[in-house]
Amino acid sequence: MAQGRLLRTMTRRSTGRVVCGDRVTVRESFPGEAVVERILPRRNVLERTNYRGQAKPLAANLDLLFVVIAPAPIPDLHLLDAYLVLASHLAVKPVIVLNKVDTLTDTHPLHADLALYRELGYGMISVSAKQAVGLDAVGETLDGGTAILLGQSGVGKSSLVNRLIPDIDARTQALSATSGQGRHTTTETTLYHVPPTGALIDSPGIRILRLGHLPASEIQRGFPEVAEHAQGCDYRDCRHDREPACAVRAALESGQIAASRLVSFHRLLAGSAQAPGG
Ligand SMILES: Nc1nc2c(ncn2[C@@H]2O[C@H](COP(=O)(O)OP(=O)(O)OP(=O)(O)O)[C@@H](O)[C@H]2O)c(=O)[nH]1
Ligand SMILES: [Zn+2]
Repeated sequence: MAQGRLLRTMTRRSTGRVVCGDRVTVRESFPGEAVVERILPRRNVLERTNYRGQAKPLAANLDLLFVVIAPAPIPDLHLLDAYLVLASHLAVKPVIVLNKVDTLTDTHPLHADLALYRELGYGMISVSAKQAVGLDAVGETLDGGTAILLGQSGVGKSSLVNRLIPDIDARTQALSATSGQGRHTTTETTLYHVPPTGALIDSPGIRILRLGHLPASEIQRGFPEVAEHAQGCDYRDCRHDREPACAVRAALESGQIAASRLVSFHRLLAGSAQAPGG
């Protein structure tokens, strides 16, 4: 797309699998048709673990992770924590996009939850795809970069895409990279261009996250408040469970770490292989 043209491409098996966000070099064989010669080195790659535990690339060269939440469906904060761990692992900045603010009442429990994440330093944008509120802020945050939309089913990811890419042509010209060989698949990842240089990736394939392939040290890095207090634990590989002289549990008891976050941490740790120090 360097020249702003859309080409139908073929990729040799030996070239590897091209995913959304990849930069490639191509050789045009016929007008409008090209062969992918090379996938350029990826700055980062988001992988999905399949049911066999194998990591498969899904999207590459991301600048931002937009984690979409909403008052309804009931927010799954454990999933939010998992997405934040993923962002930390990829070294990609996460931004929490609170959608459906048109339905957010003053007394909604989500206010307290969001205060916690704000305190932890995560960026937040309030939007309503329905009422077209806050869309400029999303565009400004994207700032010409590439973001992937993550979030539970029903939080309004597709609605946001439709609002941010109102040009029907841009939507129908979206670049799709299938996760399998075939074109007709339900786990299709789609990259939408956001003029002039931005891009939004929507991927049904990563709405369910398995972080089992991450070492415990990576999971801990994704909980900055746990990582910070862990420096004071007696054991370098402390799991902050029943170990003596655990500074993380002390921080929990003194209210410096939220119980919900430590529960999330332990749940993610239970699915991973190594200890934090390892
Ligand atoms: N009130 C309100 N409803 C919204 C808003 N954005 C989306 N919705 C509604 O929420 C429902 C789900 O929206 P979708 O865009 O399909 O959600 P999604 O996240 O793409 O869902 P999946 O494709 O299942 O992952 C639809 O009924 C939308 O009309 C909003 O800002 N306010
Ligand atoms: Zn500890």
